[in-house]
Amino acid sequence: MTATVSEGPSTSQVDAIGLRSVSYSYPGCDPFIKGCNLDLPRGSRCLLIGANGAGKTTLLQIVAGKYMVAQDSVRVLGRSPFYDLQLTCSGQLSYLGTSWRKDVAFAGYGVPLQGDISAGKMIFGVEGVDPLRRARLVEMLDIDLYQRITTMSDGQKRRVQICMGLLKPYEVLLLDEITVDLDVLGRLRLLDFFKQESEERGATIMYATHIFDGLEGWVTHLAYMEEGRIAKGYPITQVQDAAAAMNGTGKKLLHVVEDWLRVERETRLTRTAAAKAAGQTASTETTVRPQRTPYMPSKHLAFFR
Ligand SMILES: Nc1ncnc2c1ncn2[C@@H]1O[C@H](COP(=O)(O)OP(=O)(O)OP(=O)(O)O)[C@@H](O)[C@H]1O
Repeated sequence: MTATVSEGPSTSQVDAIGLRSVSYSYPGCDPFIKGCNLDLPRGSRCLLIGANGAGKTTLLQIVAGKYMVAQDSVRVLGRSPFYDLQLTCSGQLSYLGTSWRKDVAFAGYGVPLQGDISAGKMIFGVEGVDPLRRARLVEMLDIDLYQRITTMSDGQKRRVQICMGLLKPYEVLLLDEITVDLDVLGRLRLLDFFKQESEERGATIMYATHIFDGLEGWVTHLAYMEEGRIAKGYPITQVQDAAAAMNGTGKKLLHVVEDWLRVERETRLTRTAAAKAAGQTASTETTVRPQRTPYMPSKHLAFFR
């Protein structure tokens, strides 16, 4: 299913993210990501949703260039993220996930990740950063530059991780539920910042989350994943119930997605029960049970002879 069909692509007009029949198998496993299609224009803010295990993290990591897939199947700014390392090294493509050590290292910033250093030392260790942007991020995320990382709470560490990931003005940002540790105000301020970035600079955001607070009015596109596939992928205006949620005339987005998850779960349970029943019928019809030989201890054998 395709979210938006690009019209007359030229180098400058090329979509921010283009997925074409993306498939991926973890080593030694059957294909898990199957035939995913999605087009996200520049400046879009796409919510990636689905049940636990649906494949959101895997898909985001594929788009981030962490897994090898067919070269033409994933395009970010018209380039292939796995093969074109410059995309991430330049900061044009940024990925923020749950593992802060890996993400900061992956961004190639070369700042020390171990030892008892302060937030300021980490943040100011990144070279080639616009000082105004850095100051804005530190202020927006309420970071105490003098506090040592080892003394920080999970949420405070998360703020430093987010700051590091946003220092360079990305063009495409992939977020894998990074707001879980943030307090309500911190999360809303961050969402506002992302919205501003996409409206002012045309930055594109793909955000996997299970938390829907504050997303009405924020989302421009939805991608709903089901067992490794993008089952629904549209501009929000094309999803009637979701669009109503966005303009406040219908159910809240949370309840729209809750309905989808409920239907998916019921369908899966029905399918599993049917497969189980079919399996049982097949096994009773086709299995020829071997005749049992009655147990006969050897000392009694003589009695029967
Ligand atoms: N390294 C791995 N090797 C094999 N299978 C994996 C690996 N990592 C994830 N999986 C499997 O891939 C499937 C999708 O996992 P993924 O983390 O992408 O789901 P998700 O939608 O992000 O889930 P959640 O909402 O719980 O974070 C799961 O069934 C998971 O067990």
